[in-house]
Amino acid sequence: MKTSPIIALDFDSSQKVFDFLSLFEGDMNVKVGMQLYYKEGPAIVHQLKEAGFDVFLDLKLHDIPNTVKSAMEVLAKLGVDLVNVHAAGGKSMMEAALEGLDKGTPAGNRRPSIIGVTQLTSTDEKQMREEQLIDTSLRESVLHYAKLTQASGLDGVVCSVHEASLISEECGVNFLKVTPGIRLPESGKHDQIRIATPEEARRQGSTHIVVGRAITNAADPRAAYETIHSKWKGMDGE
Ligand SMILES: O=C(O)c1cc(=O)[nH]c(=O)n1[C@@H]1O[C@H](COP(=O)(O)O)[C@@H](O)[C@H]1O
Repeated sequence: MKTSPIIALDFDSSQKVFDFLSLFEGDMNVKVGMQLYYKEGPAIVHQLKEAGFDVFLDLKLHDIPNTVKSAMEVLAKLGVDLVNVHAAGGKSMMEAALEGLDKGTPAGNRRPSIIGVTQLTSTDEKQMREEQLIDTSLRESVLHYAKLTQASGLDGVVCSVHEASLISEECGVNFLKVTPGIRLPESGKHDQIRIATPEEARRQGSTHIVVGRAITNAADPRAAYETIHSKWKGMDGE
């Protein structure tokens, strides 16, 4: 995917998606999540790809290896650019996901990139310790999942900005660090906990940022996108 911000299209119909996208010019990165995909199905992915967008299909698969492998084989045929699974599904599940993607990618096409979700950005350490019974720091848990994801052969992880530099140190700068929970100082936190600004994401070495409500709920979504994009691009104008 391009390095521009990935806009989370958390809408309940393709009509709303295309009304929203008509405010923009250009072929941005977009994310199709559960709500939109369950409502509109593969058609929404085909429409976005035909319109020139790079598509992150965020379905966060987490099931037994054979089920995930078969599902990934189907998703690879959609021609998406990026997919994800929960790293908590384990190494054999992630290896199976990769196998399914390889099998399903049409000859001559590039396999979609695949990343593992570490700890959701809506989780804090207290919750993790009490609800998941993980007896370590949140950063250690995220790093553990990042290493497991890398050992399974995947291309990177979903994490918060706050763990991105640690993951770069341990897994390398080229290992993808896709970071949601991006907020401008004036945007609300909503249900997110581990939030950060686009500038901080840049400084901490995120490779991609995912932004939903700070753009989709803004009075002027295009202005919000441009502000976030320019802060994310930083001083080197990449
Ligand atoms: O995999 C994701 O994209 C994801 C992982 C995560 O840990 N946290 C997270 O917020 N997301 C997604 O990123 C988007 C963030 O949306 P906003 O909070 O509105 O910016 C949502 O579509 C979430 O489903």
